Amino acid sequence: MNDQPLIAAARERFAPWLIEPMLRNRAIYVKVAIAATMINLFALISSLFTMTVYDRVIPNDASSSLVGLTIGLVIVLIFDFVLRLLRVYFVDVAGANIDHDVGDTLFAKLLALRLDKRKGSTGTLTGLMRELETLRDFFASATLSAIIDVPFILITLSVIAALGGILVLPPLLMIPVVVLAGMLTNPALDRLSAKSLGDGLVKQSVLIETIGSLETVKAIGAGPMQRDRWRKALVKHSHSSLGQRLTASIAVTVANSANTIAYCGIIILGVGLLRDHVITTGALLACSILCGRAIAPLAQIATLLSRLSATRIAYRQINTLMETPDEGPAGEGLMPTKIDGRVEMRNVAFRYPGAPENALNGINLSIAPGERVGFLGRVGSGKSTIARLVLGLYEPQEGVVLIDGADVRQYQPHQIRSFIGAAMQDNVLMAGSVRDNICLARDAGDQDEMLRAAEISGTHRFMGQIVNGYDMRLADRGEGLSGGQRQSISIARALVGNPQILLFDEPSSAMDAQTEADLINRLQPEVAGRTVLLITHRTSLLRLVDRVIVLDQGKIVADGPRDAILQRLSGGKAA
Ligand SMILES: Nc1ncnc2c1ncn2[C@@H]1O[C@H](COP(=O)(O)OP(=O)(O)OP(=O)(O)O)[C@@H](O)[C@H]1O
Repeated sequence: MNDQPLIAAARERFAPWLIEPMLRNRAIYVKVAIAATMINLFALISSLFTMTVYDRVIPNDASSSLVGLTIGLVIVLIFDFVLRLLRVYFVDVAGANIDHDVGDTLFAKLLALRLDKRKGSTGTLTGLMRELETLRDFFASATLSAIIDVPFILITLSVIAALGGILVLPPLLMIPVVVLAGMLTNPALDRLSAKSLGDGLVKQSVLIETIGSLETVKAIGAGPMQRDRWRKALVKHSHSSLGQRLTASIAVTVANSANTIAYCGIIILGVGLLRDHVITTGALLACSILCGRAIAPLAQIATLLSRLSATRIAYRQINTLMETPDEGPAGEGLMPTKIDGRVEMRNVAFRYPGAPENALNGINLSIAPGERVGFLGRVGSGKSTIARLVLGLYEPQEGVVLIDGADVRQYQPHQIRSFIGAAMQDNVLMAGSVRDNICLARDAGDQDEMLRAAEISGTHRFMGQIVNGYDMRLADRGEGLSGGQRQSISIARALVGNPQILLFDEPSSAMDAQTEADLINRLQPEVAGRTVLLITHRTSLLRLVDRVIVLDQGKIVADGPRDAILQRLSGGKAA
């Protein structure tokens, strides 16, 4: 997998994975809109209060009116305070709901992703998942409610015009300046947001790769190389995000300056009008307060636009992932409750995405239910690829892979895989207890079944003797166990629940000769009657099979009874 960030699709429409959670929260957004409207009305009221105090109360020394007005204003201010709190609360709740729903859908998508359509490295995909936070921050930001404030700009300007006449001119003239600044910087902001996100994903990629293989990085002395990659990624990302932040700040700064200029303009014009007795002191004060209210939403909108830009880029990236095809059939698919275990390949040719050559070519094979077949062949001859195709992890470009006579693509992937016990070459264990790792989510994962599988695989020999053995917590990827122990647990995982097909890829490569011989003895009665595909370089393991298929450069070069094939091989004719 390369380090390229996912290529942004240029589509702009809202996809169901986002619009549906938003619609589910529409009641909350209505409450936010009501709260924002009330807050705007209260702002008008408090400026009119100031005018009344200056024009009526102070000249007439009417302290009783002042008390009444003050009580009224305190009530308004309390409401305003509560409504502001509620607005933040509602927006946060909606943001958290959307974050939860979208996060859940996105993870399900990740699990259903067709491996051959997957773009980007592990780090890139991890970074992409983190972009959910950008979406959440947008939907959970109080700035979002600034949209409600925009219509109030007109109302506020009308009130200024009514109170101060030409005093409306300074804010009115400043509004196009702020809008223009936003419009001019937005395309650059879009570009810089995309660049910053791409650079961030590359940085994430280096980080994840290094953390995931810290032991190897140290052991092989790859530290300086990784550090160099990290530094370059760091410089690129900090450079692009600095550009993004600076560009975003232009529109916000213009809005703030416009606010100050409009305020000064009102005061300068207002002093002249005051002198000519065209307006009252109270009206001038009210207009100067309202001027801030007219321009402030624009500053917020400028901030919102900069967030919107980053959100749009994150949305497009996530949407590209969401539009990647899922594995499995388009409809309901086949969900058998049991299978016989017949495995066939007809004229199968397969090439990994981006690979220069086919990994498999013209593969024809038929494995009867209960037949046990060993796969031999040189490194890179295509053995593991056969296992991946049987599991339906990849689809062949030509030909068909069948289980019980039906194309693997017709089955629901999780259903068909529940009949296949697979111990793959890189036997990755999950963080969690040994018990969790053996049973996973299989229905048959009860205690007796787990112990039976652990006994056969040899896991019980080392776990049975440790206090808390099966409840021992493993770190990420099963760290804390030896390679052979991890292999043993992954064999137990494959055996649990008695799946009809067993698929072992180098199951004993990390085991010593004695442990392997014991394993073979215990596996022999276990595999009887089940379809077994056993990939190995070790001839000792072939005791478990009756038939051997030899692969070379993606083609079958020998297929027949075990002993006959082994005899041919020892004569040096193949592999
Ligand atoms: N994820 C992948 N992407 C691209 N090419 C791959 C991928 N996995 C394997 N290949 C290529 O496909 C070919 C067959 O690989 P495969 O893993 O099936 O070999 P193998 O016979 O199992 O080898 P080994 O004995 O080393 O496990 C190889 O040339 C390999 O380079």
